[in-house]
Amino acid sequence: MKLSVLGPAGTFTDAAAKAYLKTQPGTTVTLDYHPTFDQVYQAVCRDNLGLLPLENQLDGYVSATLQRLQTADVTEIGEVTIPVNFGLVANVANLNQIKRIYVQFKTEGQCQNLLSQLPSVQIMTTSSNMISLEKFQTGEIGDAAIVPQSEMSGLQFPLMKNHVADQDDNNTRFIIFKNQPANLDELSKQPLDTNHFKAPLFVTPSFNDQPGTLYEILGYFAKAKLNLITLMSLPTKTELGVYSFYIEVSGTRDQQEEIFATLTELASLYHVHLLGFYAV
Ligand SMILES: O=C(O)C(=O)C[C@]1(C(=O)O)C=C[C@@H](O)C=C1
Repeated sequence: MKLSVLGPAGTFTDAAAKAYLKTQPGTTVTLDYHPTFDQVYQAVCRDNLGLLPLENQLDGYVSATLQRLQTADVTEIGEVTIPVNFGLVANVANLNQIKRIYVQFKTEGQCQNLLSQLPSVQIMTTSSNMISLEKFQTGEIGDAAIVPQSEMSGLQFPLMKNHVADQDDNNTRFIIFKNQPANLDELSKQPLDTNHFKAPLFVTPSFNDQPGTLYEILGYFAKAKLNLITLMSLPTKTELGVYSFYIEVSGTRDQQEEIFATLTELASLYHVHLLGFYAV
């Protein structure tokens, strides 16, 4: 089986994949690296898996992942959270000699304190932290890059700063998914191998510009005593002002019947796009 992640090797998705695989002994998996989120996503075919970041403690949800999930025919089968930190490398001796800096698009929001010290430096946005490193290594004098902290010990450059994320306590949550639509009936019978589950889904009302729509949707979860851990609205892109709600429900094994009864009831009233039901 292949597990597609963001490459080259050394990205946080790579680290997250390795952490996830440790929890799955007995499965033989080859890591398959791609340079962009889109290519990771496209590479996931029927029997293979993909892993992408969903949420960062400092910079919030990864909209590049959420937007794909919104319309994707995938089933999330698990998640993994790992600590994330960064280092700065530059081929000049001082911060004030840096002219351009390579930064992955989600990393930028996690290193604001450092970047605010470089107001006139050109930010070169990349798709992966290891591509930032590659670009830097083949770049020009005056270049810098923000790279995974784990890479720093193997590097030697005139300017190196460790732990440049805005705070050391920083984590990113990743999802593992397969290319198959999540099936409500099948998942309702799926046994859980821990006592807790998560169920991510999108709910799209056919007409949401009226009082109380969201209140009504949330009411079904409240009535069933199901705990919501995420609630976000995302544009459906069909028309300006038409939104769908991204919801993550958590619960315990004894609530399995309750959650599927709730989802079935909701699906009779709204468009429900279930993304998975997995043990956490
Ligand atoms: O570029 C990487 O190293 C990644 O694995 C991607 C990614 C992300 O997009 O969220 C993963 C974790 C960090 O939050 C920063 C970057």
